[in-house]
Amino acid sequence: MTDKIITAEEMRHYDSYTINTIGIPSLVLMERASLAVRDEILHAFPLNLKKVVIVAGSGNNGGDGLAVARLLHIAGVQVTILNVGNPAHASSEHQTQDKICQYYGIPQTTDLTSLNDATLIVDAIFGIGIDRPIKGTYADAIAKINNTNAIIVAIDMPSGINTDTGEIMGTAVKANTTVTFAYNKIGLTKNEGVDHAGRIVVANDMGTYAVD
Ligand SMILES: NC(=O)C1=CN([C@@H]2O[C@H](COP(=O)(O)OP(=O)(O)OC[C@H]3O[C@@H](n4cnc5c(N)ncnc54)[C@H](O)[C@@H]3O)[C@@H](O)[C@H]2O)[C@@H](O)CC1
Ligand SMILES: [K+]
Repeated sequence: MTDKIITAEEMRHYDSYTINTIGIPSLVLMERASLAVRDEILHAFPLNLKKVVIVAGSGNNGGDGLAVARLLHIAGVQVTILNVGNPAHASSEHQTQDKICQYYGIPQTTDLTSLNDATLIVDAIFGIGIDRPIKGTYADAIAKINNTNAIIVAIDMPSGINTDTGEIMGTAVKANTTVTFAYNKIGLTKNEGVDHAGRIVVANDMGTYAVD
């Protein structure tokens, strides 16, 4: 257990070293991350699983979301994936997770009305990769997420919160719980990041190597 709190750049450096130098495949880290999110959802919110909607961007945060969708589906939970990202920009891990979800027959949509009767929403739009203000469909999705009565669980960061400063980048998801990976992030502990993160769970058994 560690109280270390890090930046997006440090996390990217640790992930890159773990994947490229040590050789733990990126998809293995993604599976570990997603298992931690699944466990938190099943243990903390067992009464809110009637309709779970995973809101996925097209990067690796969205890839985590798709893996969580699959893990919850296997656990018998009714899950819908709401894709808000640009498929043309999907990361390779995202594409792999998407193919798996299609084989499992998990419903996917781009229709924001799928959020209407959600009981629990998983925010997998942006994680530590956010680098500019949120606009357009992403902003519409976040407004709708924040206007539901559903429990909101954010993956790694509440989408829209700057990982290093905790400031809102245009707009941001206001989560009940944030499951963040390897180490806590500075942006979850400062400014608007504090109340947008809600309860912070640090999944610290990822195997990520903290290289200097
Ligand atoms: N193998 C890895 O590197 C791991 C990554 N993980 C997950 O991957 C996340 C990071 O993934 P990515 O680096 O793909 O980044 P994100 O998934 O956070 O963001 C995806 C992409 O969105 C674009 N973007 C940024 N701000 C935007 C905006 N305002 N509007 C539109 N597009 C915008 C950027 O090009 C960014 O790369 C982590 O937060 C974590 O959830 C975990 O699966 C653990 C392992
Ligand atoms: K997120």
